[in-house]
This record gives sequence, C-alpha cells and structure tokens, in this order.
Amino acid sequence: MQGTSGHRSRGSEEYGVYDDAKTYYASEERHSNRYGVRTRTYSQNSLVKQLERMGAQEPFRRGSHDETTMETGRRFLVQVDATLEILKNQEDTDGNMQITIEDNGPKVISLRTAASAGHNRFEVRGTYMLSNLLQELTLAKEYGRKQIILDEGRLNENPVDRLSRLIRDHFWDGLTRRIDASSIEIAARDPKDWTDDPRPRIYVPIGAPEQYEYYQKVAADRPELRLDVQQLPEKITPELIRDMNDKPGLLAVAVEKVEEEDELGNKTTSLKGLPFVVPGGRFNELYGWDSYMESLGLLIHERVDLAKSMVLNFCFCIEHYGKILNATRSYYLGRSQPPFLTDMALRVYEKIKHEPDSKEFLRRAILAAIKEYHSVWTSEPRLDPVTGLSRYRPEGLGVPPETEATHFVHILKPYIEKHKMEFEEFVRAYNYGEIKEPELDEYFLHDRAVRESGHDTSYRLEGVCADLATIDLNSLLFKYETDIGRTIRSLFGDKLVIPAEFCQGTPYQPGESVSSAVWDRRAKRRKLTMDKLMWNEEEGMFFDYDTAKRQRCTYETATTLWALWAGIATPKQAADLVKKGLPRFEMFGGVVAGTEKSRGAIGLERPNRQWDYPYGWAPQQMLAWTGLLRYSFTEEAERLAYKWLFMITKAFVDFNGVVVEKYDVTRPVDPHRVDAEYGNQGLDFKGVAKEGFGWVNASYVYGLQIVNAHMRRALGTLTPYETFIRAIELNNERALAGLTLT
Ligand SMILES: OC[C@H]1O[C@H](O[C@H]2O[C@H](CO)[C@@H](O)[C@H](O)[C@H]2O)[C@H](O)[C@@H](O)[C@@H]1O
Ligand SMILES: [Ca+2]
Repeated sequence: MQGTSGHRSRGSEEYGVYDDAKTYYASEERHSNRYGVRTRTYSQNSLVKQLERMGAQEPFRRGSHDETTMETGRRFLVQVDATLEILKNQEDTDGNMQITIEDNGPKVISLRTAASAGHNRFEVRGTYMLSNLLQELTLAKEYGRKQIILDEGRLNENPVDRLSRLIRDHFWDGLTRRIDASSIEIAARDPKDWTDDPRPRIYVPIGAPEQYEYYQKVAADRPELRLDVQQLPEKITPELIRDMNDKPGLLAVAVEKVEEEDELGNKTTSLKGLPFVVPGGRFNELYGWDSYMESLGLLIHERVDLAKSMVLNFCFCIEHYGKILNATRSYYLGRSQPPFLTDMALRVYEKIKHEPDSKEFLRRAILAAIKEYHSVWTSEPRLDPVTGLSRYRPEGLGVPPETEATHFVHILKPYIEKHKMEFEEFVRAYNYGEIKEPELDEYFLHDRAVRESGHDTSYRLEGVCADLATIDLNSLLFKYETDIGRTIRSLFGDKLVIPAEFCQGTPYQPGESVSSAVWDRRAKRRKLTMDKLMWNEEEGMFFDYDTAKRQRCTYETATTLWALWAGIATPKQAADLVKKGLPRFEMFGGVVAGTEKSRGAIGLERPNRQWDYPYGWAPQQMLAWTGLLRYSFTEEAERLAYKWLFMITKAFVDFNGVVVEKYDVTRPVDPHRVDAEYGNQGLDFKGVAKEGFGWVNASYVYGLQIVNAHMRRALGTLTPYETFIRAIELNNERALAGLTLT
C-alpha cells in the first residue's frame, strides 16, 4: 500500500517509481538489490514523453537503450552523502540549501547508472532535475540511506504530477496536528510566542473536564515536555484574553474516546485528539477560513476523515468558545474569521451520506452554524441595527501580541514619544488602561476587525473595518441563510428542533423548532439590502458599505466576486461582474486582491499591505472559480485557474519545489517573493519542502479539477497561458477552414 494514495499494487519485487518517500526510501531491499528489483514507470507522467508528444527537444541527453526502456526507465546508483556534497558545492551557489534558477552552477551532474553497476555515467541537467535530485537525496538521507537506486522518473517527473503527488502523499500529513499525548509537543509549538519562556501550554474550557484531567496526566507522565495545563473560566472576557498574553497557549479542541490495552491485556479508556490541518509556517494551529479552503483539497484527495474532523472541531469551538475562532490560540479567543461552516459541512456530508451517523453529523453542524449565525454574526456589535447587515467587529483590548515585532511601530511611535516610554513599557501601560489614548482605541478596534476579516492587512480596511458591512461577510451570511434553509427543508423534513445547548445567544427556546421559511426570508431581506446599498450599477460591481458614514465605499476588492460564489448576484449582475469587474482583477497569475488604483501610492511612510495589489491569495482564486462556474462562466473560470496554476507550477519548478502562502500575481519570474508585512510563509526549508502551504496546496488540487485535460497537459510543459490560447485559436481556425459540410 502506497502512503495515502493507495493506487498502486506491487508484487514482492516490483516497486513504484512514484512511491511516497517513506515507502521509497525505507525499503532496504529496493536500494541494495541492484539487479533483481524491477520498477514500474508511469510513462504518462514523464516529462520526456510530454515533450516527445509535442515534438519538442529534450533538455537532456538520453543514454543507450540497454540501460533504459519504456518499461523500466533509467535508474541511477547514487552515493547519498557524496552526491549531496557535490550538489551543494557545485550547484547551490548562493548557499541557501535550494537549487534554483538564481544559482549559477554548471547545472549538470553526472550520475552512475544502476544497470551498468555504476560503470556508465549519465548527465542530469537543468535546475528542475537537479533540484529534484537535491530533494530526493535530502529525503534519502533522512531515512538513513547511504546509497540509493534512484529512478530517473523522480527527477524528470511532470511537474504538475509531482506537485499534486507531494501534496497528496506528503504535505497534508506534514500539516496535520492532533492535540494528545502522541504529538502535543508538535501541536503546541508556536513561532508567534514572543515571551521569554515559550513553553507548551494548553487551555481547556470549563465544559471539558475529562480533557483537563487527561492533559494533566500527560503533563505528569511526561515532565520533560514542561506542558502547562490551564483551565479556562466560564466567562471569557477581553480582560482575561489580555491577561493571557503573558502566558499564550493552545486552546483545546475536540477529542474522541478510545480504548487502549496495556502489555498485560488490561483495557482502559483514553482520549485521542481529532486531527486538523494547519496552514503552515508560523501558523501552527487550527484556523477558521484556512480550514474551509483546505477541506476543498482534502475532499478531492479522499481525506474525508480530516475534513470531517475539522468540521467537528469547529462545532466544539462554537459550543465551548462561542465562535469558530480566528485560530486556536489564547490570543485569538476574542475574534472569529470569515464563516464557511455550512458549505464545509454540506460538502463533507455529500461524501459520507451513506454512513449511518451522517445525518447526525450534519444536524450538529447546522445547529452549531445556527447558533454561530445568531450569537456571533447577527447580534451587536457585529450587527448594524439600522441596515440589518453585518460587520467584522470583535471585542478585545490593546495591541495584538501575535504580529511581527515591528508591525505597530509606526503607529505607536508618536504615543511612545509623547509618553517618553520604551516600546514594551508603553504597550503594557496602554493595554492595562494606565494610559488612555482614545484614538489608539479606535485604531485597534478596526485592527482587530481587519484580523477577523482574514484580510489582515489592507488599505481597504485599515482604520475603518469595524464600520464596514463588507461584501465578503454579507455574501457569506447569505450563503449560510440559503444553506440552512435548504438543508432544513430537504433533509430534516422542514423542521429542526433546537436543543438547549444550542440556544444561548439565539432567539430560540429549548425544544423550539425552526423551519426553512424564516431562513428564506432572511436571505431575501439581505439580498434586497445589499442590492440597495452595495451594488453599483455603473461600475458593475458590489462594494463595501460604511455603516458609520452611511455611504458606499469605492475600494475595488476581489471579494466582490464572492457574490457569485454565494449565489447572491442576479444573472444580470453576474454578467456585469464578469464584464466590468473581473478585468480589473485579472493579472498574470490570476486574481489580485484589489486594484492598484484603490490601493494608492505606497512608499516608506505608507508600506505595502499583503491583502492589497499586487498580491493574490488562494481563497480569492478558489471562490472566484467556483462562483464563475456557478453562473456558467466556464471559460473564465478555466482561464483564471490556468493562470494561477501556471504561476505556482513555474515557481515550483524554478525554485526547488517552493509552495508559499501568497504570491505576487504581477511578477512572472519570482512571484513567491513577497516582502510585505511578515514576508512569505513556506519559503524556509532546507533541501526539500515538506508542507507547502495549506490553502495553496488545496487551490492547486482544486484548480486542477477546474481546468480541462488539454490545459492540464499544457501546464505540465509549462506553457504560458498566452502561448496556450494562441495555439488553441490557431488550431480552431485551421479546423474551421478545413470543415466541409455535406
Ligand atoms: O500574525 C499576523 C496575523 O496572521 C494571521 O493572518 C494571516 O494568516 C492566516 C493563516 O493563514 C490567514 O487566515 C489570514 O488570512 C492571514 O492574513 C492571523 O489570522 C491574524 O489574525 C494575525 O494577526
Ligand atoms: Ca541556492
């Protein structure tokens, strides 16, 4: 059985070229038996074959036929340490442990062939193959191999296949966490913990006493972990969240009961954490909207277990913390993130509906979403009582502790100078109300809202976010309303009873039942209000609405396309959005977060913000594609997906397998280079990338389902979109000219 993909069967002497690293490198036999081992190739996966099919020249010399056949492929006999040394000294000329197009080595290394018992040599050429060699050798070394028999197929693999395979077999597992004795030290690690003693710490809600007991036992059994276990009080206040800044920690999520047996056969019950996928890099906890995006990729890869358990973790968060959290760390307790629970639960349900407990799973998720809808999104302060629209407006106190150290320096500098204090001294005094600065209070009210919006940060939102009924949030709530209504009607006989534990913060009494009609009315009302206040007929786009100034905003944001995803646009509005709106956001690498005009001039005093032009983010792409398809704009969805996938694949090929958090979608050569705010995540690896970045991984596999087969092949040969489309048009013209009608 091959890792998680499971699509290869193997006889005792036959191995898969594309086995996951563990299967490939853990086998002693495969790498010692030079002659007995047969390796299957998947010729359709080979870059060589792709090039041949296109009539293009191979970028490297092929060896003699006695050493390679289409059946087996060429194999190399490689001494791991020595070859790694040569690669590093000769090819990694800038010494960053990656081989990229920026290295100036000779770009060629000669390897011994396995079939000649190391007698003959064959040259491996070019950045892509050499960087794949570096990646493979780094993995081989990690598995303790001194010598390997390496399939050439792993070096010249079609890059689309290689990246999809890495995501499926490696990246998801690399990003999966579980909060229990098996790996709590990994889940608890927090690169954003800037305190002097960043020890592992877990906060357990008052309603989960078994978990509190369990983690205390883990701490006692394994003192070397220095695990600090704390129980949260029942009421979580802004003051409490602020006080926890000195002792930041992980927040407990859902667990399941499991039976364990010791050596003597005694059975005991223990707890096992429900797994979740983290975004990656500095973000090592369960995030709100990242999880939804990740689940789209996980479901394609048949990792339903993971997507399902993330839904259950969200239910736990709503039940115990009152909301789906921005993420599960103490400093995120006061705020949420863009809500996607209903769509996520329905997609999981689609996959598991044949299972006996699937209806119960969906019922719990919908009940949790109803509670979240009322108690978080449509009650004050997030609700604007005048319009009935909602805003990102979380509660909190003081300066968010998790950002990079320099993030607020330019904001706080005048106040620090005014009070003649050191930076940290001022932050403390301000956080604890010893210094009153109402203007700063206002700034941080909006800053918290920006972070809740997921779009942290952007000039669209800075200094105003808590007042904005954004097109994104209100589209998402419209989707909640329609999803909840439809689910109650079609799956629960138009009657859903609200149990006591889901009533708090809602208008319902325990045992009261709800029907779909009220949800249909809510959706209808929201749509009418959004049409009236947010739609600009002339511009052909929805805009945010400022509930304080009572006026429509003018910042052009890609979130206008979320109206398509949610299904809130009429067919005419959708056509306008595509005709007038979309061209403003379409760049070389896909959809940009906002337009250059709206961002305005940037400079030393007004630095770049990561959710503005020229940056593009995975969720914006995925929602745009899905929305366009929903309204049958197939060509546009395919084109945008192609551009995004091309940019990611090209960076992956040219930069040693890199997959990052966000991209500069206007930059064809090195789009992964983003220096705004905390920089990019996913860049920091030695030799081989192990995780990619959660939502970009998902966008890659999701996007590959959007483009057609022809496009997928063209992506594999790194054909830029313009070249691809010209070839298609030429072909069409020829076909048209040759068409004879009888
Ligand atoms: O530490 C700074 C901020 O980091 C997070 O925001 C960014 O990463 C998140 C995880 O991928 C993502 O959900 C968000 O859209 C990004 O902007 C965090 O969510 C912020 O609250 C935090 O202040
Ligand atoms: Ca390098």
